[in-house]
Amino acid sequence: MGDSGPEIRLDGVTRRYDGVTALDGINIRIRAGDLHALAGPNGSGKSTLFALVLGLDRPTAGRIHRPDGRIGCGFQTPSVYPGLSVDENLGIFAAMGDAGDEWLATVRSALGLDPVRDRVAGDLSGGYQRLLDVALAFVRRPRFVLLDEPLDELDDAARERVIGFVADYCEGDRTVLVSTHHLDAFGPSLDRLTVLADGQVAFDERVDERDDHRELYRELVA
Ligand SMILES: Nc1ncnc2c1ncn2[C@@H]1O[C@H](COP(=O)(O)OP(=O)(O)OP(=O)(O)O)[C@@H](O)[C@H]1O
Repeated sequence: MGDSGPEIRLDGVTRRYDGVTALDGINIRIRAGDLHALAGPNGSGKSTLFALVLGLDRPTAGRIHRPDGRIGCGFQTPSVYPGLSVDENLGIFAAMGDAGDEWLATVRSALGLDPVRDRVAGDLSGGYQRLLDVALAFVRRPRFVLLDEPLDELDDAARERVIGFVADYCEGDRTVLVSTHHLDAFGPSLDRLTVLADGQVAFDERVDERDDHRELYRELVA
């Protein structure tokens, strides 16, 4: 772990729970500079894969190679410090890295959090809590970011802000793996799409804006 170049690599990764094989011999690479979507029906293994990549869980078999350095993450259920303000949340996470105040302000503004910067996080609407959770994933400017359903609870304008921000972030060598049921929303910006079905890789290829991701997905998991 932490022993490979700038990519995350899963080699033959299996995760079994009692009686359930959540992931079954997965081989995928998450390459530097890609906006990489992970899709699949409910229960196909996406969250399990995230937990393994983040080191929150261990595979039953296989290996996960992570690059050196921190991996940012946004969770399926937003996890913020509810008693602290938006700025205090951002400041605490920023202080764990060295990306600086200017970058913090860029993230806050790009994600539309300026109007609520002094509000207590626990009092925010679901959408703003989601935006804050996404901001916390980026505020240290990590090389790799994993986002689990970042568009949930967001209105159309906020969705566009998140998608635009994530797409810009991936210009250069920054990398985002996003688990989402909203392939059509991310579609034009995607570099790679991996689809899981029943814990196995059903599709794993480079894509571009010409591809109809939703149609492709429908064919795969129909
Ligand atoms: N802690 C656990 N104990 C037992 N089974 C689990 C556990 N976590 C996940 N599973 C099972 O593993 C399989 C994959 O679950 P996972 O949550 O990774 O899917 P998912 O693709 O993220 O689903 P969703 O889109 O609904 O979030 C499911 O059958 C699930 O019930």
